[in-house]
Amino acid sequence: MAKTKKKSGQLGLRMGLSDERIPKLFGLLLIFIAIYLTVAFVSYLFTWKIDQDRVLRFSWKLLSEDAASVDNWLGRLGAFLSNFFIYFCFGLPSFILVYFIGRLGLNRLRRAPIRPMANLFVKLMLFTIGAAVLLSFAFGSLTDFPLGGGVGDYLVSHLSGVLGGFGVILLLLLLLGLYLIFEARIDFNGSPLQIRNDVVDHFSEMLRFRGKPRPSASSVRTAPAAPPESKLSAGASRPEGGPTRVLAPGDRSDFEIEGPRTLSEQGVEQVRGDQMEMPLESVGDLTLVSHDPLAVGKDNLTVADGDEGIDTSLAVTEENQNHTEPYDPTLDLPSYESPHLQLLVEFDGGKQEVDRAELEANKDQIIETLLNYKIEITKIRATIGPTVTLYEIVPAPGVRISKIKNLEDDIALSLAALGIRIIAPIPGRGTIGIEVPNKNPQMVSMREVLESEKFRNAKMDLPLALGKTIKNEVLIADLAKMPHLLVAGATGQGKSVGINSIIMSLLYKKHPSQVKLVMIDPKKVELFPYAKLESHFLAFLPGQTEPITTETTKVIHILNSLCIEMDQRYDLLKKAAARNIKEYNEKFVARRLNPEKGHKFLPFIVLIIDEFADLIMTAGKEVEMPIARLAQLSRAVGIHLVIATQRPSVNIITGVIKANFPARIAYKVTAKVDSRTILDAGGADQLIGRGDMLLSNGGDVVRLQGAFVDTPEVEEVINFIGNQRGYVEPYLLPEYNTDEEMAGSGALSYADLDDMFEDAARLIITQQHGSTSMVQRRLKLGYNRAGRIMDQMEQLGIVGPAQGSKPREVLVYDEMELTRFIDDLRNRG
Ligand SMILES: Nc1ncnc2c1ncn2[C@@H]1O[C@H](COP(=O)(O)OP(=O)(O)OP(=O)(O)O)[C@@H](O)[C@H]1O
Repeated sequence: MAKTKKKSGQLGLRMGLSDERIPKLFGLLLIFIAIYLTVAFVSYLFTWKIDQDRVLRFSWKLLSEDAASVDNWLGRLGAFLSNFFIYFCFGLPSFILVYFIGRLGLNRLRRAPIRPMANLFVKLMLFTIGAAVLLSFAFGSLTDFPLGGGVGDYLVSHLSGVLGGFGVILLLLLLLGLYLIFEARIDFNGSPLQIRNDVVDHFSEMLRFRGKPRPSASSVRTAPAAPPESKLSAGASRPEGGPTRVLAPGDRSDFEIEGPRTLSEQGVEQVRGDQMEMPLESVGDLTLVSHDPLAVGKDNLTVADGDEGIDTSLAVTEENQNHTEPYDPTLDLPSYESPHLQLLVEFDGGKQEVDRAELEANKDQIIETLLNYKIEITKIRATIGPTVTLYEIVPAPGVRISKIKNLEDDIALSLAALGIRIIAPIPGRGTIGIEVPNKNPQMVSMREVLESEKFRNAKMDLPLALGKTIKNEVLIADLAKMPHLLVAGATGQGKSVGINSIIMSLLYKKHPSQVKLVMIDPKKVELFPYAKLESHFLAFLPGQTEPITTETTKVIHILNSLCIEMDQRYDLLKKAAARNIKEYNEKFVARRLNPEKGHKFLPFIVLIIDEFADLIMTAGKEVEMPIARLAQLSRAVGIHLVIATQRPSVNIITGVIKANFPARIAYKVTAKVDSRTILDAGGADQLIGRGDMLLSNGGDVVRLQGAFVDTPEVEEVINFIGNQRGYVEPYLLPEYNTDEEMAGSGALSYADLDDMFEDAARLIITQQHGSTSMVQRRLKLGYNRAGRIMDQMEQLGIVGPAQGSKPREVLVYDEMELTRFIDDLRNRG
């Protein structure tokens, strides 16, 4: 019993000081007072003469004097209060104060910011006094009614004594002029009619309650009202010409809210947003295309240039006549089944609600803050994203965006919430964006982005489902076009989850024959579960026991091996007269390239380095240089890099790395300088963590909520793939031996080579015929010398081992490769 009592007390009556119902109660009380005073004042207009004697005689004792009856509709209190305000204080302008009390009541009821009310109070007080003086001065002598009240009469009698009657008029005009210049900021350049309209607009705006704007005289005349949809629509920019209404805190008319989720205004209003249009032109998969589109030759690539000895007829001549069907690389592993979505957890994120009161409060705070900096705005629109809401505002004409940009830090400080980011201007829009975190952020699950139509229909080479934009649009980026990705952010902000979501996207979309992953994980803990994919999706060095590379020396091997792979792929492309991997594979699929001549279907290779800071710290240039070389050149041959670090400092993300990674993802960082290091711009320091990120691609910055995939889900997917039959032979990268290893194993140096070595090698390669007798004959060498040269070629991997009477296999395809080979040897000394 006692328990029940306590419970009902908690639910119904107990209110702490921070209880949100207190301001509402206060608001209601003020509204009641305003209504009471209005009725009392109106009654005073009719009953003042009858009541005044009694009120003046009894003064405040009137309230307790039962015998004294009054005619005021609201009794003795009504008579007393109305006499006090109208007779003793401000006369008719007392109604202005009642208006203020009513508006304050509404403000409290809606729990809007209180500060603008103080501003309004000062203005209205000045007006009340000014109007009282004006009424007393102009009409005081015409009637007994206290038009300007005691204050008006007192000031007029004193002022006219000092300034004279005409002086009082001039003083009033001066005060009005000062107000119009400093507060209303009327532009006196316009026609008298326009000035009048602006003044009318200003005052009607100031006195307006929240709600639909009253059509002002000028707006009716100058422009037909725009349909609601056109207000700040996607392409809206700053209004041109015509008087514009500046918003004040509490205005709701020009506040558009857009979002896919159900909004609730404290249980009163339910709004469901429509499917959204794209907000920022820069958002979307297609615009993530690299700003540096591949142009062979432009990238200093030595391919597809007729002058360099390409036999363009080769592809035709080599047509494989035995097959009429196109080549299908997936048939190498025909039973392979892509992972299904049920392996991932289905989060029920769609039902989360955003409180409309939260939106209104943020909006009012923004308007108020900007007004404090004398920045007026005419429209505001909220777009609710998964974790943040974007308030897109249109500044009033004449407000320079640079001013807002300069005040960015101050404004962010005034708004004071964690994670405010200001985008001034939103590129291509002329509007300003202010992103404010939602109180209840919504998780974006990996499953929902992979399930999305956009991902399922994506026809990209390497589609990455990164997350959702502020518009709740799934963002799919093509790594092949980025063409490399740098991922950075402080520890614990979502980087590892992000890397997993990148890998998951590829595993869900691609067949093992189409993409190979080279994984480097110096921390040893992040990527190790993927080792299970070694005979499906991984590529590594021959003889490597662990398919995921963790040791720095091995990393150097892998990177250099990838450089060799890149060179070999360029050679293949060149032989096939293909400009890039796509063209090459198309030719191969169309069976226009002969596998017996070394041609093969080329899978994309994605190199993933989770934490390259340690590598750069320990190996420096040895790591940085091959990464830079790959990043510069590997795009055309389908090798792409994703490198991540939690140490976004300039000695890790060096100029060389940055120059070659136009696409970057920044998770939350602790300092603005880190954000600059990653993105060349601030902003990442304002993120809120947990997968909140900025994606920058050559200048465009898009804020995303990263897709979340948990470790158990990742393991499920890995097991699903890993338990299937894989390739008999994993995808092996070319061997790479460092100088020391070569020297240690007694490898040849350039000085050891026979003087005729180069000529002999060139001959063998141009003829693609590894015969010692041919070298002997054509170069006029003795048998022993020719044999020694042949052995040297074998040692260097130019020809295969002797095969009895048959010529040796030639392992180098063309002279260019040979030149590079010999140059390398010469450089090593
Ligand atoms: N996209 C996301 N959505 C929701 N929560 C996330 C998301 N990404 C990360 N988180 C939360 O943040 C935590 C840390 O993420 P994560 O491990 O990816 O950070 P990290 O930057 O890789 O940290 P470290 O550098 O220490 O490995 C996760 O355990 C998860 O709770």
